Amino acid sequence: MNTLKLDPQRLASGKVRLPGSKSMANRALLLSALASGTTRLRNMLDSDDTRYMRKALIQLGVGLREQTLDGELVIEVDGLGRLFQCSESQQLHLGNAGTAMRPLAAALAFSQGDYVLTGDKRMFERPIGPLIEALTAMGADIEYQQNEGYPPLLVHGQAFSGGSVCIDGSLSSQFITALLMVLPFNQVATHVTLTGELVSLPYIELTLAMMERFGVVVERISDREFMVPATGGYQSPGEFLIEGDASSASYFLAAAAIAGGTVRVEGTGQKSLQGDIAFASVLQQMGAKVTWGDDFIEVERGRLEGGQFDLNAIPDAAMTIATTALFAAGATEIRNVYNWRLKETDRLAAMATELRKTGAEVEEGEDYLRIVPPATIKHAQIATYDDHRMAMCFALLAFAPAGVEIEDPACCAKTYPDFFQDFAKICHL
Ligand SMILES: O=C(O)C1=C[C@@H](OP(=O)(O)O)[C@@H](O)[C@H](O)C1
Ligand SMILES: C=C(OP(=O)(O)O)C(=O)O
Repeated sequence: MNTLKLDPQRLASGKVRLPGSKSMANRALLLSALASGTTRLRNMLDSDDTRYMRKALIQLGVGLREQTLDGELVIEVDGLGRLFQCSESQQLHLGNAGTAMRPLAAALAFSQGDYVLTGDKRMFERPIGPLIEALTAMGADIEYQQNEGYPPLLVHGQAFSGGSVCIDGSLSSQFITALLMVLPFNQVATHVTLTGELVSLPYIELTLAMMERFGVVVERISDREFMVPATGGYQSPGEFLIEGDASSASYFLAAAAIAGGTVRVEGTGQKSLQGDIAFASVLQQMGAKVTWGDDFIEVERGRLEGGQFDLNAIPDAAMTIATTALFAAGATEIRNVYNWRLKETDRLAAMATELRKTGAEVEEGEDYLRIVPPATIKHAQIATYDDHRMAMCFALLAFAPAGVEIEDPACCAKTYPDFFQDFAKICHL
C-alpha cells in the first residue's frame, strides 16, 4: 500500500491557481460535442473523470484537438451539430465518473446505434434507475446488464416519443442534468416535472447556465417544472472558459482557516457558476475571514467554532467541513447529506470511521454526521476508499500536532492529479 506522510505544518499561506472545474469540464465537453460549430475549451481539467469523457467522445466520432499553452490545457471540439450516430456498437468505459455516465446515458438513448456503458466496480453500485425510468418514458430502450437500476447499461438508440416527462431528483441531481441536456434534440418542446426531495440544486443551475451559453434557454415554469425548447440542438459559443474548480478550492481555503496566514485561490470567485463557492461562506460562519473577488477567494484564519449546517447544496465541499470540524471549538453537525452514501464510496460511513481514528467522537446518522473534536488530534493513518475527496480533505490533518498519513494518495487523480504538490506549496513549517 502506497502511503503519503504529511509532517506537522505550522502555517498555510500562498496562492493557488485552481485546476478546471470537473463539473463544468464534462458538461462543456458534451455540449461542445453536440453543438454546431467548433468550440475552444479553455482551462480544461486534465484528470481521470475528464479523460473518460474525452475518450468516450473520440470513440463516438467527435474530433478533439489538444494544446497546452503556458501550462493551460485547451481543447478544440468539432461539434457534430446532432446527437451521435455509430454504425458499429461501441463499449464506453467511464471509470467512476458520474458526470460522464449519467449525461452520456441520456445522450446515447436518443442517438443512432447500440452502446454499452460500463465503468469501475463502484460505478455498478451507484444508482441510475430514476434517470433510466425517465428516458424510457420518453421512448428509450435501455437494458441493465447486471443489476436492475445500476450500470453497466446496454443502450439501443431510439427516437424520442412524447413531450412531457417526470424525473425523481432525490438521489442525484445528475439525473436531471443528464435529461435536460439531451431534451433540446426532441422534436417538440418538453415539459419536465421534478419529483422527490431535490438534492444538490446548484448543479442544476450550473447545467441551465451552461445550456444557455450553448444557445438553449430553458423556461422555468415553477421550482419543479421546466419547459425545454425543441431547438434542434446547441450552438457553439466559439470559446468557453472553464472556471477553476470550487470544490478543489475548499482544501486550500480550509487550510488557511485552520492554520493561518492567508491563502488565495484563483480561477473562481463571487461570480462563479459553481455552487461550491458557498463553502467559503460556511467557513465564514465558522469564524474565518473571507474576502471575495470576481476571480479569487481569500481566507484568513479566525477562531473557528462548530455549528449545525445543512450542506445538501454543496455535498462535495461538505467533506472538507467534516475535517475542518476537528480544528473548531465545539461540535459540528453536517446535515442532509444522505447521498454521500452513493458517491465514490459510502462517504458517511467512511468519514465516520476515519474521523474516529483522530480521537474525535462521531455520531453517524442516516443523513448526517455529528463531530466532536478531540482535545488533541491523534496521529492517524487514513484509509481513502478510492475516493479522491477522502484523500484531499484529510490532508488538512497536516496542521494537527502529529501530522497524518494518507493511504493511496494517487486516488486524487479523479479530479485533481497534482493536488498534493499544490498543497505542499501552501504548507509552511
Ligand atoms: O452535476 C455535477 O457535476 C455533480 C453533482 C453532484 O452530484 P449529485 O447530484 O449526485 O449530488 C456532485 O456531488 C458531483 O461531484 C458533481
Ligand atoms: C461525487 C463526485 O463525483 P461524481 O461526478 O462521480 O458523482 C465527486 O467528485 O465528489
